[in-house]
Amino acid sequence: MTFLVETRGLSVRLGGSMVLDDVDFTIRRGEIVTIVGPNGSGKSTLLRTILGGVRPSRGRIDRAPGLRLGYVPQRLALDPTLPMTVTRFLGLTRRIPPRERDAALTRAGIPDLGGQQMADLSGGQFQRVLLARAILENPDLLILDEATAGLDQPGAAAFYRRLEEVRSETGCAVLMVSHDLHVVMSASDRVICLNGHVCCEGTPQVVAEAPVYRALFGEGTQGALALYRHRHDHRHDHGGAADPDATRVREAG
Ligand SMILES: Nc1ncnc2c1ncn2[C@@H]1O[C@H](COP(=O)(O)OP(=O)(O)OP(=O)(O)O)[C@@H](O)[C@H]1O
Repeated sequence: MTFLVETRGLSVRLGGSMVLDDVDFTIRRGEIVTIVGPNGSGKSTLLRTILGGVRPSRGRIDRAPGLRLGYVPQRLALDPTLPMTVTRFLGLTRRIPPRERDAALTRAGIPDLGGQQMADLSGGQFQRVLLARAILENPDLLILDEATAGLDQPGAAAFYRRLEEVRSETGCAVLMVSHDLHVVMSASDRVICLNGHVCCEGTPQVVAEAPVYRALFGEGTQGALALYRHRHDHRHDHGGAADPDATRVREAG
């Protein structure tokens, strides 16, 4: 099976309105895919459906057998008066062998933070801890819902670079929702522009130039794309990061 998750004709009705309508979506092993779209366009709903928390009203969703998912939420509310180290936080749901924990912290780019209090972490460090927690699941697919909200641009760019390194080191695929269009798009193998349905998809550059994308987001991200351009000068032998269809643009309006 080449895909990790595939939806066909996926529709989701919530509170009486059709939030997702006839969505065909595929993510393959080792790909970095970013979903962009205006507020309320169904991005989180698509992630929640893939995670299994929302039932499709119509259509189908297939997952590769034994698929392991890691999830990084946008934020997590912790009682700041509760003393809790990073190490303890990571071990809340199950006992983690110290070597595994240290490896996950290193992968997340925070090798020395195990003894730190959760309440004392910066926003960027906190998101790295959530990333470490997701990495501990040994995911085939890492799912992130606006994981860099609240980080400044260099912080967000550093977070995305780390994600690419995690992908290179482990071969996991990455699916994320983001509003940091200018920073994140170039870090992606493929971008999907969602507005209840898939408006267009393709490589970051192709989507940035697609008329439907421009109609939704305007022209303003063009120059900023250069801020963080993903240069691919190596092969990923662990999976199919390179998608031969990546330059295809589908425009459904
Ligand atoms: N449980 C629910 N019941 C009813 N309506 C819902 C529910 N969850 C989401 N919605 C509605 O579905 C639509 C899509 O929401 P969703 O959170 O998926 O959008 P989004 O693209 O992630 O938005 P944002 O960019 O603002 O985070 C919105 O109109 C929202 O109000």
